[in-house]
Amino acid sequence: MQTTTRRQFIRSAALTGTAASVFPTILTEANQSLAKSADPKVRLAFIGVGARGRSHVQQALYRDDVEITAICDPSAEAVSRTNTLIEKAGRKAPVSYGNGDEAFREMLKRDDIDGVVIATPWEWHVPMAVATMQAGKYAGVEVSATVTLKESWDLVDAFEKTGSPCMILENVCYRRDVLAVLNMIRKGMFGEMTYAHCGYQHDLRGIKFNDGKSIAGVGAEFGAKGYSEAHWRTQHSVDRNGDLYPTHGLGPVAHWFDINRGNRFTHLTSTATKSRGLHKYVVDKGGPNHPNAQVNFKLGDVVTTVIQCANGENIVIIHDTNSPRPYSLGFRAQGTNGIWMDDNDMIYLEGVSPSPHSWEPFAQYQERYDHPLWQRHAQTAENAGHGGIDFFVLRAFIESVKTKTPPPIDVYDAAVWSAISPLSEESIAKGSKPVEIPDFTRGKWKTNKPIFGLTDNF
Ligand SMILES: NC(=O)c1ccc[n+]([C@@H]2O[C@H](COP(=O)([O-])OP(=O)(O)OC[C@H]3O[C@@H](n4cnc5c(N)ncnc54)[C@H](O)[C@@H]3O)[C@@H](O)[C@H]2O)c1
Repeated sequence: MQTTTRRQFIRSAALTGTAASVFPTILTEANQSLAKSADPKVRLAFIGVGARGRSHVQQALYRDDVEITAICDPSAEAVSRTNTLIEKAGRKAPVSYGNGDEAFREMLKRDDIDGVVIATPWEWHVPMAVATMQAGKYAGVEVSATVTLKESWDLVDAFEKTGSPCMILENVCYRRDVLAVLNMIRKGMFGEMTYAHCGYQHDLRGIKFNDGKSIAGVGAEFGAKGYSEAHWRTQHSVDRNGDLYPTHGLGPVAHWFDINRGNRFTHLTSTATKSRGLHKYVVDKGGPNHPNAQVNFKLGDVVTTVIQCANGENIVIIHDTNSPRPYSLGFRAQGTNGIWMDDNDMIYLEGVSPSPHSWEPFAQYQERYDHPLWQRHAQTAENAGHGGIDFFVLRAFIESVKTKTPPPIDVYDAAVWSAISPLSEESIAKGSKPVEIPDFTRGKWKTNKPIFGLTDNF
């Protein structure tokens, strides 16, 4: 009886506070400098205007405060499709750069660019982000930001030398449910956090292979004969065995656990299954005599990584892109008081949920703890990709460029989240041995305070 009364009380308290009272409005440096900002227009350039780059361009075109001054891509088709978008929006044509892979360096000499959105193949991210920072401009770099450990250090060093910020454009950090969970974690509703599960569980076979003309799920080509990501991404599955795409899962979890801001990743272990899915797909699509049926794909079908954090939490990340399966990032947040799971969207909070040992739907918590960003901008975000999160991530980058303030997801996040890829490769190569995760903040994690999701703008 006593338990029931307590449960009812806590449940009613948990479900009656408004989200506005949950999130105090923190008057940020960003807000203050926005007030001072003389020129409200942000001048953006884009390096890489393939599938992802064009979706960022489209988002930018919805905003009156953005001018697209230059674009750079060696693909004439990509440039032409981007210019069509810009023309349709009634905007001035940007200057195009496309003369080879290094044309971005010429573009970066322009003095009418404040920020640069980089959406190129992974191996180009760091050279482009470093050159952008060296040119004194804000860099917004797609995921994953880096491929090697050295590249993660290069990114951090470039920022520390130039003072030009670099934001990893991790859109999943803005997913509505993971932001509501972040809100609940910060209110202590899960108790002390102990564990998270996440991953990139996405059947990419139809992206890794195509017929060289479109991403319509037809064909077994990749590399020189592949279109869009099949042109470059698939080669990583040939050459590497590790978690090749950790940041969609890890970004939100890093915010839940205050990584780089009071906590940090210390070490990891990784294990990979055998590699079967990509070979089978090539044979199914192209027959056993297709030349790609001879390719030896190094990437295991499912790669499992376990990260240990300084404050004692564990994070399991799954990379699962080679098998038939419905999409799921497989989030799970767990603490001493309860647990939320993305799959089936269920929650259980001890003393709050109506029945012990029983799940309840997350929907009413989602509504109650909806993040103020979503409350304010849900309608505007409606037309943006990936359920609206693409709107928020680009907005955060633009607001940070506009207000000349640090982005909410910074170069240290970019460095350590992305470094999980090479470190997982190292662990697998050593028979799943533990591998140290460097402290890219060089000790600043001990005093840095959380900023993500705590300001009006970001
Ligand atoms: N956050 C997300 O949800 C999300 C979704 C899709 C892709 N991405 C990321 O976006 C990036 C791009 O992916 P995509 O799907 O657009 O691939 P894509 O192959 O469709 O486009 C890449 C573009 O980069 C161009 N490019 C290649 N080398 C270049 C160079 N040296 N200079 C300028 N341009 C160059 C290519 O010509 C192409 O147009 C990748 O990092 C990918 O992981 C993120």
